[in-house]
Amino acid sequence: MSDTILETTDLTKHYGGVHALEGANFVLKRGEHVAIMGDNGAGKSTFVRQITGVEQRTRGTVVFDGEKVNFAGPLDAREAGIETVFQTLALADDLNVPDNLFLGREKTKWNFLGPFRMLDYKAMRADTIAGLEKTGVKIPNIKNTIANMSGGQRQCVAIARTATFASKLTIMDEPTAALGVQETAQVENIIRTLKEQGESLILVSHNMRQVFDLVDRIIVFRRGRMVANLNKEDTNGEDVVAYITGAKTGAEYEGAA
Ligand SMILES: Nc1ncnc2c1ncn2[C@@H]1O[C@H](COP(=O)(O)OP(=O)(O)OP(=O)(O)O)[C@@H](O)[C@H]1O
Repeated sequence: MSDTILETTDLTKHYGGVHALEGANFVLKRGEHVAIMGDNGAGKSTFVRQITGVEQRTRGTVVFDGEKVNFAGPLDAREAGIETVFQTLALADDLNVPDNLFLGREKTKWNFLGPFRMLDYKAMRADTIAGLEKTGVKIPNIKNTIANMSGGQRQCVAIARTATFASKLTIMDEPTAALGVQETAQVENIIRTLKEQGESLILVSHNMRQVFDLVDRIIVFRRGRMVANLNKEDTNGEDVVAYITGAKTGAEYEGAA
């Protein structure tokens, strides 16, 4: 088994004349936590959308867990083992926690009365509790609907999907942007737990403190291009900001223009 979980080569997305993502060569090792930083409009979310099958890329290749992939949609990516947590939560308000976690991939069992399958609520509840425990997420009652939960609790539920489905890669696109201080701390604790458990992670974030706290490596995007690939130990906040603003050009980085 290769120690690389994800590799993109020349990953590119144009929206008509807008070159949102241009020639991204990116490698993520198993168990590695990498941050993606960059100014508004730099191409961070576009990069994530090409990997998770939300959109179809203009060109380039994506190799995930040793196989070339071209996901038709986000559910395909989830089935392959990529869990994505967005800033705006993709949870259904009127469903409870297990129903949300298993939405679109419900567990079923044979009905003992006839030759058809029915939803296996018991198994889904048990898996949900195990997933929450594994990530250290505390939800008072998993039968409550999501509508009654705080933003932080909702985000924790979304992250717990990672553990419930034993995903191979978690991608978080600004997971704490809409959260308060305490809630942010709670989500950051879960991210630390994922690191201890050897989960691979891509974290899109504008928060410098958070990035230096949580990840091993920092990638900077600027105007659709990857302009820096920095080991946390070899860099600092000032340096990263210089790449974000373009004060440093990143010409020394092979993926850069
Ligand atoms: N569907 C779309 N159609 C046209 N242009 C788009 C579309 N999505 C993104 N863009 C453009 O692509 C560029 C990159 O956008 P993207 O959302 O990836 O940036 P970002 O780095 O994630 O920014 P932010 O930090 O604000 O979320 C921007 O110029 C944006 O306007």
